[in-house]
Amino acid sequence: MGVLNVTPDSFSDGGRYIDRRDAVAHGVEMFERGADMIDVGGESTRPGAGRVEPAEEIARIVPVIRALTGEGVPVSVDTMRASVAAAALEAGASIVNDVSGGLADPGMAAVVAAAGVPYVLMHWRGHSTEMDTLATYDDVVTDVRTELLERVEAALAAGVAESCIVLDPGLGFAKLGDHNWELLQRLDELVELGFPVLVGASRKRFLGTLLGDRPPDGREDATAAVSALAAFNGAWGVRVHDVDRTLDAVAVAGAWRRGHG
Ligand SMILES: Nc1nc2ncc(COP(=O)(O)O)nc2c(=O)[nH]1
Repeated sequence: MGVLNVTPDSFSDGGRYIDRRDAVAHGVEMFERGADMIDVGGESTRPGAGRVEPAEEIARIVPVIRALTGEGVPVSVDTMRASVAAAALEAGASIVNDVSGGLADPGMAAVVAAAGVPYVLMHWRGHSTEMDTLATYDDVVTDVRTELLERVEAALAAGVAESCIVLDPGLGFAKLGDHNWELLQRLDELVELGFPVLVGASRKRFLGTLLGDRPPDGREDATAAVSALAAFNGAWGVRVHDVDRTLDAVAVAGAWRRGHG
């Protein structure tokens, strides 16, 4: 899953693709280089970020989604809002990636159910402005697993097909440093639930901390290492900014797992 943030303020690539032409060109390039889909988001979720008005979020992403799908590029829409997801689906998006797991907008699951598309439920506990205060767990892996299953039940109750559900531990969202490593160490406890698992570690702060406060653009090799290990441990997908490195890393993991090239 190639990341395409059409925002001025995302933590590692804010502003780089706010221009529609640049955004579409980057999305096409990632797809042509091997990304299976492009995740288009119009609202930054970095810690401390304020909300974007729905109309602005729609204005940012719908033209880009329409252009990408017009070029045959599969698109997931990264949004917490039902109205934005509906507009994105109408423009051709084929997956809804909801970082709030359906908590931010009670109307989201019904939109996804009606469209019959895959629904990524990420573990989340609150908006960016309050996230770090929410990072308290008895056992982060058990608690994330329990809370994700609650979101699964809510989605199923709203008519989302079980076969459409993808889970995501929400690395960096209401998680402090080692919470992220515990979730990766015990990824099998999510994978064993039987749903596809998406891992989004790309360029995130916990990688920088591990590497002695390395800045975001210096975290690509660490991101690729996470991609390889996530693939090796059964992840369905990884959400990354640098598609090339991750494709190589995942190819290595696959060959290692298979025992041949
Ligand atoms: N499913 C999913 N979606 C996400 N969207 C945004 C970000 C924040 O990272 P970005 O600012 O680099 O997009 N992380 C995730 C994630 O980990 N999982």
